[in-house]
Amino acid sequence: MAERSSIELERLRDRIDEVDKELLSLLRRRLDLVSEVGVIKHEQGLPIYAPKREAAMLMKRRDEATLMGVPPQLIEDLLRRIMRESYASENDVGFKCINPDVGPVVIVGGAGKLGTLFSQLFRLSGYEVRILDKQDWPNAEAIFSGAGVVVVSVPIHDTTQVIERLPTLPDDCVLLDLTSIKQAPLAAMLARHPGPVVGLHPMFGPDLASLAKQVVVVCHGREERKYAWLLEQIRIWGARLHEASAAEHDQAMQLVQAMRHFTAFVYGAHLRRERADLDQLLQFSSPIYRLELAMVGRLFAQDARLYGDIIFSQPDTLARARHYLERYQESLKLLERGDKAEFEAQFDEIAQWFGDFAQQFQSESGNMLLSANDNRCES
Ligand SMILES: O=C(O)C(=O)C[C@]1(C(=O)O)C=C[C@@H](O)C=C1
Repeated sequence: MAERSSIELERLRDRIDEVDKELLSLLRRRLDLVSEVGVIKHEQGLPIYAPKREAAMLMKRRDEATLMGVPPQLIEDLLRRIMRESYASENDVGFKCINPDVGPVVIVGGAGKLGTLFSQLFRLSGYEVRILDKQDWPNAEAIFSGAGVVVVSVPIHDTTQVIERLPTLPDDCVLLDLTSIKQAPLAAMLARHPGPVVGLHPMFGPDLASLAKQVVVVCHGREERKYAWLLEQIRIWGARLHEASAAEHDQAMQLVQAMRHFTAFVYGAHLRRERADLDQLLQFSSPIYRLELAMVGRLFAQDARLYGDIIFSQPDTLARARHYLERYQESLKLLERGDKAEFEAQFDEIAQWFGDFAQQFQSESGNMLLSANDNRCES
């Protein structure tokens, strides 16, 4: 009996292998079709990311899946993952050049990670790109001559100084920066260059295969119509533009970036002080705890100076961190008093304040947790 079942099992596994191989050929066919789409998009200057097409396609596939007895979320998950490859493959084809007559694009700090990503995107779109890194200042005049765009992509603490050091640029040259704070760099650029100026903050790290679905914050400076083409170019790269004033941006960033990174820093410091055995914690961890450890731990895989800059360059971060400490201390008092009833009452109030977002976050994180679990494997 045992022998019969193991033979049966092997046969079934062989058939599963066949189905998986068919999936592979289907994926190959789909990737080829997507490459052809990429060529047309390149010619016509269409954005890589087509949200309406994606939404319509996913809805149809979900309905079809339901009729076929396939869980609709399964096909949606698969297609979303597959489309991530589409973005990367359409990137490789290159992009339509929206402003072929503009002069060279000079990237100050172009040898850094973000500078490299942007220089690739400009080159893939047919622009002449010149890089100016620390050692190139003696040749600055030649490098900036005739520049159509100057992109400042240097560490936050150097940004203002570098902007002040720029030579006189051609009148119509677009000056922009990619720093994660916006007020000070924007003011410095407006003071340095009388022509078109815009502040951008790409809300992503530099290790991306594509800008599809990523957000770029745009803080307008001066003469928007002269850099409208550039914003269109960034849309073609797949990014979503979010306009905000520099002050609005910096305020939001205190909560989104500075406080989050600072909190992660403190949590990391606490784990270290408690001599937490990370290996053991991972053995015990549920997907959510693993994800939390990953979000904290990934901070320490990166550059201390970058995060130091983000946290220390915003004067209000100190006040925000103090407020956070007050909340922590208030909550600690509940613990000291053993006041579980008050904890629950406050919990309900906070839940009410989150409103529908609480549900939305629960379902979004549910998907993330499931995929965190999928990626787990026995070591
Ligand atoms: O249909 C398109 O426009 C594509 O680029 C193809 C595709 C896909 O892989 O199906 C990829 C990216 C778009 O956001 C939408 C769909």
